[in-house]
Amino acid sequence: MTTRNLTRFWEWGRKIICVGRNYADHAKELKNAIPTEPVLFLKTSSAYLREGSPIIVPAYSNNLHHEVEFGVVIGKAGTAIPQESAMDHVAGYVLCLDMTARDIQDECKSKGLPWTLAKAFNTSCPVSEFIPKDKIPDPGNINLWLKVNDQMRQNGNTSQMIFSIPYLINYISDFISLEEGDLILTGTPKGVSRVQEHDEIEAGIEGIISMSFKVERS
Ligand SMILES: CC(=O)CC(=O)C(=O)O
Ligand SMILES: [Mg+2]
Repeated sequence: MTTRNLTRFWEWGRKIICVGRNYADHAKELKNAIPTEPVLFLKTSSAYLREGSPIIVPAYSNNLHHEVEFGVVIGKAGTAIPQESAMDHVAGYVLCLDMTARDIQDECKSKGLPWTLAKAFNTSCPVSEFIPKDKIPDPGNINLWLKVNDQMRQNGNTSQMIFSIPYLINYISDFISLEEGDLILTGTPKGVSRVQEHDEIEAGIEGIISMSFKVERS
């Protein structure tokens, strides 16, 4: 695999591993307990979406939420990766949206069911261009923001994450081996809210990248 191919990692069809409740202010806004270990769930590779195509509100949801997240792209496979060498397994980064059918997620939570239809539907993982690792020397201190129709809704810093990127790579790879082209979504800061048909979502990593997506109904 060449680095050039990895810049289109979304075409590889590898795992998308998501971390939930990794920002205390977001856990609080949804009235969730602050986790003592990472909360993990998965998206499928059919969830990927690139700029130029719209986010589709699933027909079964009336409450689609945006969650802006920092994504870590794995460049070197590993199992039980120590925290000390975790960053050697990172090829680069990407800005992501973890689109969430909040009404379905709430229903699943109350019934004790998995979140798959709330989190892993087609178009639920819009991503930016691939950002090579050297463009972000300190991924533990970057600003993420998100606007809907030009109104700021989310504005957070990765320094607010409960579990750091090396901690997450170590934790995840103890149970799920990481492969080149896998993506880790590291959780969202506070400010999640509903989007509807015709809305425009714009999101960015301050000073590095931005992206925008229209919302449509199926
Ligand atoms: C409650 C959630 O949807 C968890 C999540 O995805 C997060 O980023 O936090
Ligand atoms: Mg999320």
